Amino acid sequence: MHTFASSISKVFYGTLIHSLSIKEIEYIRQGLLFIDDEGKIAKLVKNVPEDRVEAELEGVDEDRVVRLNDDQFIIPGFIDTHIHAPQYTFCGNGHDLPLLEWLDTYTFPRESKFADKEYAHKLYTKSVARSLRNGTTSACWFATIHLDACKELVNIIQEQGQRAYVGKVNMNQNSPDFLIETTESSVRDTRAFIEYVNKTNAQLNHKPLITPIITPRFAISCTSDLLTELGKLAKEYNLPIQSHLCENMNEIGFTMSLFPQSVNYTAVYADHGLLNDRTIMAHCVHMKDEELDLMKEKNAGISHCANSNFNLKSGMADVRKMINKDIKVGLGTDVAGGYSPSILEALRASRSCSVARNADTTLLVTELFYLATMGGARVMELQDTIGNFQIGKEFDAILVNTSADNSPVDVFDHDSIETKFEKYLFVGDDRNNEKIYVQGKEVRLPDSKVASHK
Ligand SMILES: O=c1[nH]c(=O)c2nc[nH]c2[nH]1
Repeated sequence: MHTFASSISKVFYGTLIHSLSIKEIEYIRQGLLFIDDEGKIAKLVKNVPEDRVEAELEGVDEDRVVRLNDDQFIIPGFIDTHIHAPQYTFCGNGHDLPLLEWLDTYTFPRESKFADKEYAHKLYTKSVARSLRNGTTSACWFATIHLDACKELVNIIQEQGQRAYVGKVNMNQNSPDFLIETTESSVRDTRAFIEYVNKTNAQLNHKPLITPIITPRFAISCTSDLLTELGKLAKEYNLPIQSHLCENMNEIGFTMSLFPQSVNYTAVYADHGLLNDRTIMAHCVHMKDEELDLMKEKNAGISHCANSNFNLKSGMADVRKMINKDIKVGLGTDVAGGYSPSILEALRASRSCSVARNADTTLLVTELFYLATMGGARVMELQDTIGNFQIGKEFDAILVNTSADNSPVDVFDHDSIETKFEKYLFVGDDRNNEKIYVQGKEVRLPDSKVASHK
């Protein structure tokens, strides 16, 4: 007989913390969270005393119940709205140069190695595992121009169980000979990549977690013809779009010299059918007011990548202004412009960035946590699927333990759940991420030795 209890795959009992809005974090104490066999949140009961738990469980097997202790809590998984999978290979290096020189000197030579599928398999296994281990349950990945390596990345993400947008990068101008395509091959391979992901998804016995995303690297590396074709592909397949925007002053100047018909850099994408409610633009550091207004008008999202913006000396984005204009904003690690694949580090850099910009309008913990979870979900247009623990959403989450082995966080008797949570945000790391769930399933990370590559 199909009963409520028989449809439940897991129940968590303990503290749950999530964002209700950008202004409010909800701390649910003694919560009972029921996950169904499709990985969705079926029921949430708050303030259940110990002696009521049995009655509330309604016959769910005890082996499906996870009971948290006072140092543990569950939060929604982090959403990394901008990360480059091949660049993890030089994460932590190369911060001496600004963007355009950094691309030529470090990034393009390393990305060219992904022409080799075997190399891609080994390296991508490591990139994805590191991202997941840091609690990123959803990521917007840039791959490279290479079709076979892009397919490998999809296979690895599928195997490891992350939710993801994956983009085959497009580059047909202003790129080195060893990392460039023609317009025709770029469009052909992008179409082949989309078809590959769609075919892979059709074979699954669960709701797919991976979506192809149209990924012109940035306007500098794509001709107007190619941008137009990519806009058409996004429309034909109804796909999200990601790129870079207004990261660095030299980049902006070069872009405007290439696209003089457009009124500004943001308009370059709009003029090619690439700016809509499924677009994610990384950086947006040097935006004119009219560009922010265009983002708002099109309901496009911004990936704020403060760590990268500090490292590459790009500048400091005005996130307060974006929030005031009600533009969708999430956080991006932007590995390897950013030196860390952890959204916790992105959150900390975002706070520092806001303090350095204007000490009177700094981002608050409530806002930072929202950006790392619900904000990211909105940027990906997945706000009805993930981002918090609303009934009916899919359960993507981190079980945090502030007293885990080797925890960088120290808790004391005076700590409340609120202070433990805040310590995790500012002091914690992946050692505190005891378990990670995507679509209700615990993610099993591969042995890092297996994934390593010399
Ligand atoms: O931070 C960045 N990383 C990149 O790889 C890139 N490509 C274009 N613009 C970029 N910015």
